[in-house]
Amino acid sequence: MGAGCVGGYVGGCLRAAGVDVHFVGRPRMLESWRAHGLRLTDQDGRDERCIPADLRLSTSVPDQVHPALVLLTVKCGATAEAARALGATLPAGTPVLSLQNGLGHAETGRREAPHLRWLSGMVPYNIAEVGPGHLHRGTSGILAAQDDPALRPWRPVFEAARLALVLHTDLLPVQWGKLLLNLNNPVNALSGLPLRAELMQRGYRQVLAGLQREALTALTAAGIAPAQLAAVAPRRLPRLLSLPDWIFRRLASRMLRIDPEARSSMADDLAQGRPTEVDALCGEVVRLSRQHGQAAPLNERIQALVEAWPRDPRPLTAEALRQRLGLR
Ligand SMILES: NC(=O)C1=CN([C@@H]2O[C@H](COP(=O)(O)OP(=O)(O)OC[C@H]3O[C@@H](n4cnc5c(N)ncnc54)[C@H](OP(=O)(O)O)[C@@H]3O)[C@@H](O)[C@H]2O)C=CC1
Ligand SMILES: CC(C)(CO)C(=O)C(=O)O
Repeated sequence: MGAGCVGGYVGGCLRAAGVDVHFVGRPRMLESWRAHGLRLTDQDGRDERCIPADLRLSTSVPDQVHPALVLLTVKCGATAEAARALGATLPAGTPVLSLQNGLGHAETGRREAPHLRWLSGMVPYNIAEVGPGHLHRGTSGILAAQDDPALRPWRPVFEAARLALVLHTDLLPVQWGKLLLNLNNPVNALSGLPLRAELMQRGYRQVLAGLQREALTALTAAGIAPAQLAAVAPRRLPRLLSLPDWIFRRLASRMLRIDPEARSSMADDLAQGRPTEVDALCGEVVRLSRQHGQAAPLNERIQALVEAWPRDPRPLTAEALRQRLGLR
């Protein structure tokens, strides 16, 4: 549900492994896949294709299909609408696994369609459409989801599609661990640069470190220990990011194993004037901070900057971004 980068990649890998997958998405995307099929590649040599005749593509939730599992892969702002569309069509108890960034999507879904079984998941890697119907995974990591009897039978199916899936008793620390990394999304989007080029510049990394410090302070106050998803423990990330470029490059080689063209999922949204997910990322830090009587001014300011960003402006250099955020 939400046939885009994540939905097309995860759904496409499952389809290529023989799973019966229905993609629900917008006409623009589906027409391209109908013409070109799907090509799925990754950093580790995957190169698979689904020919157009192999793809079931719909612009609305098909009412004759009773899926054993739904993957929810719309952007955060579209969750409620997608949940209502699923709720209007699917039988009670259908498991819906959110593979979105941010927190609270399962709760939103439950509010809109309480008869479905809402579950939370996490996609650690970057997926981009690098050509018509060509979806590429440009970083690495392992899919995660909350442990639930509805998901256990799917683990071997995902494994067979070379999509390792780990189930966690408590996914919240994993979601926060991911959110800490996603605080780079607005920085990346405002930089106008691919992820790797942006992370090679200390000025941008210092902004990210500042955003993460605020989040870590709020997490400590909330008693949440974020899971480690990068090469170093979450609490050591800001210091690592703040190091001079030459040391960072040496120490963070694993973190920098990013395809040169990969960009954050927010980059296109910002560039094309679409709503971004900044409220689901920085806004979440601001809300957690406030709940614990603290402030998160950098997260507030970058959220305001992204939300007021005009279409097609010049990207910000690291120095300009630091200035706009009041960092000297
Ligand atoms: N791309 C990435 O590298 C990663 C993304 N994520 C997260 O995964 C989620 C999905 O991201 P991504 O795949 O990049 O997003 P995309 O924008 O590529 O895909 C989402 C698609 O869903 C469509 N859509 C929205 N509402 C509906 C609806 N009601 N019915 C059918 N289709 C709908 C959108 O169309 P339209 O735009 O017209 O609304 C869009 O084509 C986000 O939360 C993102 O943060 C997580 C990890 C990595
Ligand atoms: C994988 C990562 C952290 C960066 O690309 C991401 O989640 C995104 O782009 O939204």
